[in-house]
Amino acid sequence: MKLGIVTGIPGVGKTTILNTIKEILSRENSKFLIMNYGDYMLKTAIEMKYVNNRDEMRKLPLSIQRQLQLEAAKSIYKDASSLGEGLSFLDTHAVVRTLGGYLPGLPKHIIEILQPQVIFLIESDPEIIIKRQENDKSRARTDYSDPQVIRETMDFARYSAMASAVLVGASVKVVRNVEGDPSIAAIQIIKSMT
Ligand SMILES: Nc1ncnc2c1ncn2[C@@H]1O[C@H](COP(=O)(O)OP(=O)(O)O)[C@@H](O)[C@H]1O
Repeated sequence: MKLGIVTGIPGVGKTTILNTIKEILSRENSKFLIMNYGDYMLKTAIEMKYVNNRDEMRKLPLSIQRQLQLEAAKSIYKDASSLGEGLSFLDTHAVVRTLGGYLPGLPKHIIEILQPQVIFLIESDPEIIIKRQENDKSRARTDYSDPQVIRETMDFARYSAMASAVLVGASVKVVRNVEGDPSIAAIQIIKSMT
């Protein structure tokens, strides 16, 4: 099993880069799987009849959200394992900025289930991230509209990713999403996994 965890601040271009990875690997006829942590949590939440949609999930008691997070990790590992030698990518966050402080996205009991090879941190200059957010009105990302806040969150994402990596012997790779060409980051990510 080869699993890469792809993380980055909202608006940095994670979805765009993962879509580019999908295009490249499909063209090469390679076996791959791209998973989104939130989708797995939502699937379990609906199956267990806790919620009907994504927005209800954030309002669930924290104990239930933790249970969903754990169930999702088990399913993700299972799906990645069943792919054999193919590449698996998991779209999630190294850190989540909350009112109570920075929350690690990959705590010990979760990263130990996932067993990734690499944790990727997608980064761009804060000013560029803000510009991308402004150009993309389809999403609400106003939590991250101040360059200072973005810079601090990116620093904590690095600390958090390395702390998680230490627990399972994964590597941490910073990948720049270059303005105008997301395929540079996509190719770098694929190369780091093979
Ligand atoms: N390398 C890039 N150059 C220019 N624009 C980009 C680049 N990567 C992403 N974008 C644009 O930035 C916006 C946010 O990208 P998205 O992939 O949705 O971010 P995320 O999934 O990290 O929140 C989108 O409008 C996207 O088209």
